[in-house]
Amino acid sequence: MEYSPVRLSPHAFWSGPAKKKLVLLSIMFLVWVYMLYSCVGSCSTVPGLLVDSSRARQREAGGDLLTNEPEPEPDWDRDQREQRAPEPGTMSSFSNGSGSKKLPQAIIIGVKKGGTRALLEFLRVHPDIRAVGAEPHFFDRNYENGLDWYRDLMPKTLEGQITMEKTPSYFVTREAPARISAMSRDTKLIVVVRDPVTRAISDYTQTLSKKPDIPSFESLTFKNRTTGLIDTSWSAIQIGIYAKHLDNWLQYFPMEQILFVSGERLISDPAGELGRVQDFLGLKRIITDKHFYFNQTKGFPCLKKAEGSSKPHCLGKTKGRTHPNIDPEVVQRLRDFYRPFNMKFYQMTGHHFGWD
Ligand SMILES: Nc1ncnc2c1ncn2[C@@H]1O[C@H](COP(=O)(O)OS(=O)(=O)O)[C@@H](OP(=O)(O)O)[C@H]1O
Repeated sequence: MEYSPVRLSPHAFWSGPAKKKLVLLSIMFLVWVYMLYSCVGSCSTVPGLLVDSSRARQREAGGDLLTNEPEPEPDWDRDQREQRAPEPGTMSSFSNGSGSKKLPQAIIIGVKKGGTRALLEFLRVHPDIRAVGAEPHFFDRNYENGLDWYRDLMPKTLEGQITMEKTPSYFVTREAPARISAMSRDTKLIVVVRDPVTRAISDYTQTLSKKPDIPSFESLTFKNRTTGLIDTSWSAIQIGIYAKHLDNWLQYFPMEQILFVSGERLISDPAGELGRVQDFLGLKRIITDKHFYFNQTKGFPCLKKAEGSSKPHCLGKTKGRTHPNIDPEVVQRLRDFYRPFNMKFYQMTGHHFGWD
């Protein structure tokens, strides 16, 4: 007679090999359900989703955090990268499911067009640094939202990790030093400075890219071209008077709490400048020259592996724009204008930046 399970009595069924199979299947099903459940739980901590939710918050908060003011710098490369699940081996720098949001202990406060984005992107490679990508503009434009709002923008950090943000307009905001000091007198401040003449041209180039009809750099530079009087009320000129702005910060912070990074050296020797920054932040020198390569097409140093990725990463196309040619006489006039302020700045910081 042929073997047929149908013919087996219920007792024979529950005590035979079929029982073993059923138990095994049930266990497998339970394991599968458990794995599915854990995946749903952990997926909510994938940074891409966090970025999206913080973006939603930013939109609710008025929208200007979406743009990377002063430059609406979308940094699309990063956005796309962060919306993907982290690649294997990169979880540690991304594992922000645990920990808590803290107010920043260190802030890149300036200067606009100094190289602040490059510095922040490079610093984010460090496992002990967690930074918010967009510029919060808390101490200039969003102060009335309060510290809880500001803290909520920050990524979660674990014990020993440093929370950071960058908003280059703080350096020239009169109220910023008092406000940051009121948050914490221990906040470490970082200023990326760049030759004020090149910085002014870079600033102008950015505006020109958005408003192609603006007057020429030369005509905006002077109050009166014939007398050669410089228009110091033009923000592109005003921002570069570093000594004046620094005076304001020194009313609230000792010099030892402010680190000046050379925007020029950040390009020619990124690892060297990053070494100084890591020392200043009290961190192990983890970011070294092994992290960088010079990208010939971009004309700038780029990361061999950006945070959360195993792929090389250069900054977006709003960084490293081609500047228009400026009348050399005007450039010279600006050099003469800035010289005394630069000298004062070198004296104050004890650092010769070599802009003359
Ligand atoms: N590695 C790397 N890649 C690309 N660009 C780099 C880099 N390091 C420094 N820079 C210089 O950064 C300048 C932009 O400065 P910021 O990021 O501070 O600009 S902003 O204030 O946030 O708009 C930008 O100015 P422009 O060259 O005038 O575009 C760059 O010269």
